[in-house]
Amino acid sequence: MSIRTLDDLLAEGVSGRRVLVRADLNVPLDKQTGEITDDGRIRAVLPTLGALVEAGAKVVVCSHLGRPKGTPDPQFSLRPVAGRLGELLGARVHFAADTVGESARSTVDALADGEVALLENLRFNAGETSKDDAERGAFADQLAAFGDAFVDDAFGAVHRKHASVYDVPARLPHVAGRLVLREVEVLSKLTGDPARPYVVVLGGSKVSDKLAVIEALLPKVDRLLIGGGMCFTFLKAQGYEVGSSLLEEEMVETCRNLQERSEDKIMLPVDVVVADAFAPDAPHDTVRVDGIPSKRVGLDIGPETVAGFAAALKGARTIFWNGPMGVFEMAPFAHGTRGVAEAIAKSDAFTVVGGGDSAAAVRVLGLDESSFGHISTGGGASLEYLEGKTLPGIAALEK
Ligand SMILES: Nc1ncnc2c1ncn2[C@@H]1O[C@H](COP(=O)(O)OP(=O)(O)O)[C@@H](O)[C@H]1O
Ligand SMILES: O=C(OP(=O)(O)O)[C@H](O)COP(=O)(O)O
Repeated sequence: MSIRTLDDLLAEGVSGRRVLVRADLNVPLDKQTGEITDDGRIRAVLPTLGALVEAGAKVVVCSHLGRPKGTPDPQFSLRPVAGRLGELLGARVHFAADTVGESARSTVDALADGEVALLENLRFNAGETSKDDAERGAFADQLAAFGDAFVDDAFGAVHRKHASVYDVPARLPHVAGRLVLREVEVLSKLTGDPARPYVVVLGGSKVSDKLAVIEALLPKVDRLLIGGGMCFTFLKAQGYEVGSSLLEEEMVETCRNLQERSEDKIMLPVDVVVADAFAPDAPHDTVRVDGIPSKRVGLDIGPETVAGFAAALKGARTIFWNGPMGVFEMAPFAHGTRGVAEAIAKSDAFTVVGGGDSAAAVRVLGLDESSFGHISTGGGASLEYLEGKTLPGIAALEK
């Protein structure tokens, strides 16, 4: 990578300069209480933020949280993240109640050297994710006005061609932060010639995002194990009924084609846990995949599937895992994720876990983080990196 780094910026001196930092503070929140259930992504950006604070910069942090639709939505406010970031940094974090409006302007203007501001959710603005270059550019102009230099440390979002990721670096002197550099350094070990067998485990809920990646990854891997919300579109393509489970109807044909061309590399669940509702106390049972009742929803892979996946993982020498195997946030549906995570942790392979929720699952389920080779903050980002694609956020830093 011919990219300037945070150390280059620090060497120039940042004292008294405003440094705009794009972070990925998209942390999981408890649906009932709104509390942060895992702060791993906040911790991951501390080395960069700490270094800038230490060097006396005026640090302006921006991030997205969840997928609001381009307009303010209180359930996706970054305010709780500001509090947690302040605790972890050991300094007050000034929170701006908007992203580029009056509150943001006055918060940034009032920053003293070595102080930190966090702007409200970038995705409260339609310009952030717009496909229209001019609309994205106009929003990027407003954001860039808050910095004399830009640091991208949002590894989890480098695969997004969004204003704060792709267009801001074109407007400011820019460098990669410590997290982005570390992630790229570790993941690059999987793009060259990974030790074989190379097994990829995919799950989670961002089905259509990840189907595109499967196509590109299939020729590179020896085995692809599919669980989580992901598996039902594949099961449907195999002719099974999936009840009210997560399903991307328009991708069924794509899944059928993928499976036909996969040379038996794709391994699907043979049993799943189905519930009466998407709720922790819903009555539930384990059924074979050919017996999913029409009114029930699949929320986890079953024990026989876990055993099959564990057997496939046993001899692997490289493993990449993204996406929980079930709705692990609810205890009755966490067994599949735990079982697969334990099998990965036990293996002798070089193991990488990627994704906000997958990394959170490792910690929330109390697994030993040190039994994994690398825990990446990016799921979609690391998958697309493994595809060998040039990611928009990295390409923008290279320019
Ligand atoms: N069978 C399922 N049905 C619905 N959601 C699921 C299912 N299995 C897993 N999930 C959900 O997927 C979410 C994580 O998906 P995703 O964002 O793709 O993973 P990551 O953040 O690790 O990249 C979790 O919140 C989990 O509850
Ligand atoms: O959570 C994220 O990605 P991940 O679930 O693939 O790890 C990133 O914050 C990117 O979020 P997005 O997929 O809504 O663009």
